[in-house]
Amino acid sequence: MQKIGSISDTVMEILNFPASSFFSDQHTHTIVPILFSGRTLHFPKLSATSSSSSESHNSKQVKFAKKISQNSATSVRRAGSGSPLRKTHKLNLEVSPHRAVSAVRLMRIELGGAFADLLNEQGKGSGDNEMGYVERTLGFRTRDLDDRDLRLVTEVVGGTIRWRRYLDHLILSLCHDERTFRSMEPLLVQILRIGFYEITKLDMPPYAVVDESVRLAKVALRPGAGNLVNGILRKLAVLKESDSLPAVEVDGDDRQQARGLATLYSHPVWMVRRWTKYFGQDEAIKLMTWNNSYPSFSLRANTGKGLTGADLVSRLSMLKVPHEPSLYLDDFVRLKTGMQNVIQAGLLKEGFCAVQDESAGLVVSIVDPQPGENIIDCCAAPGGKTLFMASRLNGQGKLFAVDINEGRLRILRETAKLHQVIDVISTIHSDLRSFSTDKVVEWDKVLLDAPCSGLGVLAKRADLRWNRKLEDMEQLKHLQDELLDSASRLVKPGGVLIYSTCSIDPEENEERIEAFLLRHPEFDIDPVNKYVPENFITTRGFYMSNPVKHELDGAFAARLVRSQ
Ligand SMILES: C[S@@+](CC[C@H](N)C(=O)[O-])C[C@H]1O[C@@H](n2cnc3c(N)ncnc32)[C@H](O)[C@@H]1O
Repeated sequence: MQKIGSISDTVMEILNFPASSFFSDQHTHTIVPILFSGRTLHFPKLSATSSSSSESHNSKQVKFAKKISQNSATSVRRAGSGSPLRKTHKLNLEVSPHRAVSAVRLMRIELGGAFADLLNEQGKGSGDNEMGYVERTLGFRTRDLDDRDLRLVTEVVGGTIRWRRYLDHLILSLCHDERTFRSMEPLLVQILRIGFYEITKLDMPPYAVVDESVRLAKVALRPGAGNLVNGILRKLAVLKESDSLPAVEVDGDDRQQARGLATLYSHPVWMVRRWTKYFGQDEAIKLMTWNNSYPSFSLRANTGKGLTGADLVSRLSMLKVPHEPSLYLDDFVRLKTGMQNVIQAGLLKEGFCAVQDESAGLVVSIVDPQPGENIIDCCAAPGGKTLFMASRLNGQGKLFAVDINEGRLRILRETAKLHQVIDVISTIHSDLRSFSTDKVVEWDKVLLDAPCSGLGVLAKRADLRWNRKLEDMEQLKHLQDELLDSASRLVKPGGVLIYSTCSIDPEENEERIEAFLLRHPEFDIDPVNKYVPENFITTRGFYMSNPVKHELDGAFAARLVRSQ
């Protein structure tokens, strides 16, 4: 058997992968208590979209018995600066910290609705808090995460979420029966998923993974759980070595094929059916492959602070972060790895640059803000596009940022101060539908970056595919129509309305615009040819970035001019 230490060598190869995302486009968190292992934990819970997927392993309330580990101790200490006194448990140096933290993070995301990307974003900063969760959940402490552990946690958590459906298929195939799998405690499921992910997708040394996983299951759950993990993971290791992992069948009628593809590429069945209908099976497969790949990130140099793309490039070079200039936008730089270094070096905190996908930057190119203009951003928070537009105004003109979510608007204001563009921005906390009813039409340009399914950003938002439901699509379309009608009321004659989404779904994009034009003959399409490269332009003159074709997030924008 290989030594546990040998995992590190394999791990070293993947440590440069970035966090799975650094930005959240979802709504506020509320706190719900969950009874867990005889203790009550407080997990952040989504208020808008619940993470409890119908396809998730165990969506019932977390209520299972776990023998509190013998490691439980009764000492009392102060956990980090400012933390209240709390009971602490014994330090366990035998369980690998990345595995313990990953398992607990995955439970928080799946059962408590914490955002994968927010946890990653907070990264080290949330260490004390996160280690508190780990301790209370597992009944023991692990040593603190070092930078390498942290990157591994990010990788393992993102990958395990993405591959969940496929991993569950493998686990189920290697269990005695379905009941064994369905009745597993949530923590046990996460330990198995992590082990399966590491062996099948990261090619980590199988016996080291088995050893570490068994140890965690034994200490955090019970000896029997360790035996179960041992049996199942060893079977997997043998199958992996002989290249005979359980196959996924993709045959039969359309529905059966969609189910097979959904398992093989680990997506919800409804998404596979929808993409096959709109793009064909080959494109749907390419899209899913993109969604499962390591996301790359783009940074925008903060020109509002007088910085340029060249300044950003030289700072990244100093940090030895590999980067390439954007093919499409000045002041944007693309990174495949090294995001964690950027965060740790403080580039985001000091407002040197912002994380912004080029696909979103190109939407701002379509708005084409000019100094002196009066612009309103109707769904502005947390402000990615607002800040970029503001930096283009060079201190002349006015930018109004409306959003229904006060918390997200606060983030916008704080970032605008940091980026030194606050002088041209006024925030308005309002529902656009009521805000627009009694307004004098005065805006040169109106941007509606509408709430959408986010189906274009699934590579970055690892958990979103499991949270999004088919039923959401109808509700979103209805909201998008209402918001389009509201936004259109704000455009002055001769002014421009830009509608954008981070979706690739035709029903949220072209179809919404066609329906809008039927309701509003006073608007015409203004083709986006002048503003973005030709390979982003659709036959109707809209902007569309396609993850498979452009290797960017998926996004859409239409530019409409008001005649009277
Ligand atoms: C796609 S996000 C906007 C992202 C933002 N434009 C950016 O680039 O960072 C959609 C936003 O619409 C807001 N929103 C949803 N419904 C709204 C409404 N009825 N009125 C105003 N804002 C709304 C949400 O709070 C959310 O912040």
